Amino acid sequence: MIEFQQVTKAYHVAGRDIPALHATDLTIEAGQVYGIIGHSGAGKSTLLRLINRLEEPSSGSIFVNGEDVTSLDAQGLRRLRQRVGMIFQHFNLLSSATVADNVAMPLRLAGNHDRRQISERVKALLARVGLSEHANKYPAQLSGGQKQRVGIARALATEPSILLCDEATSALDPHTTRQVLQLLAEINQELKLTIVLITHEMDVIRRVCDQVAVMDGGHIVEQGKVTDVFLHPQHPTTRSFVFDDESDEQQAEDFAHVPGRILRLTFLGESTFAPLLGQVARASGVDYSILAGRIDRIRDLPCGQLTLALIGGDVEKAMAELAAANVHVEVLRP
Ligand SMILES: Nc1ncnc2c1ncn2[C@@H]1O[C@H](COP(=O)(O)OP(=O)(O)OP(=O)(O)O)[C@@H](O)[C@H]1O
Repeated sequence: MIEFQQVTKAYHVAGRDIPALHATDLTIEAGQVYGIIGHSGAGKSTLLRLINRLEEPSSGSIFVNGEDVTSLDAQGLRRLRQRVGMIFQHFNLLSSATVADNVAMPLRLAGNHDRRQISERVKALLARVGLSEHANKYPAQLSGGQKQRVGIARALATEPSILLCDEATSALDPHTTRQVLQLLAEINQELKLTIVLITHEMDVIRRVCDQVAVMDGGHIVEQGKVTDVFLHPQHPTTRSFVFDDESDEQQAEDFAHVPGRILRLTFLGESTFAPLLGQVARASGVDYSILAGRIDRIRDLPCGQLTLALIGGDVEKAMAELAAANVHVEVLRP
């Protein structure tokens, strides 16, 4: 478990304090995949790097598995970094070392394994990330996705309980991004590893995270289960991520000429694929036109959102029937 209590961080630049994180409380339960999303400069990297003390907090306390890490000495810090692995946007591999040597590095530094143990562990890690055949290559001979797999194997070498991912897929194409996210999701399940990732893409959050915090201007402005935050975003920053920057005002303008009551329906799980609309329209006598829609998956859970205009018939009855079928109904225009 990771816990922030009133943590702040300001950087000192040219005699001035630049606040990067305002007083923040945060709890990340063990075994979760926890996503932190925000625009550039929101404070995501700062928050992430405070967990393994790559940054020093200006005030407040940070607990990792019950231990206050703000007061660790050099030896304590080394032990912390063995328990908290990290992967990076640009992989940060040693270009002069082979794939196997990159993965072995943290074990050699830890100093408590003999050569045979290191070689066996490296072999197992490379097999897990699908790189057994590339053990003797150098990073320059690998694709971006393969480099990140080496980064993941290296981060897992000391059997950490927490993995920090600093924009780990931002340098990868969409297909490779999905593969790396899939690997992270598998590792989370297999090793019961806590994963904290930062990103500026809602898609990354949707694919792998259980919980999400949205950051803006050094504050966490919204947090919760991904299903709740993704389907019912409250803060304008969150809404800009979920609705691809289309503002509520813009939507209202687009639909100004459409007659009827405008609703947004949210379907989760089974109801996503049920033939509900036709049934409800027949039972209540309403006509409907579809103004916008999307179907997604949040981790493995199907979900959908539809914006409809309802015209004529018994609109109240239609809304009641939808709600009775576990569809979340939001009135965008009465
Ligand atoms: N080493 C530093 N020295 C001075 N200011 C910094 C330093 N690192 C970050 N900052 C400032 O702190 C604020 C938060 O930066 P941070 O890198 O944590 O944001 P971010 O959300 O991770 O952004 P990005 O997505 O661009 O990496 C920004 O105003 C940034 O300019």
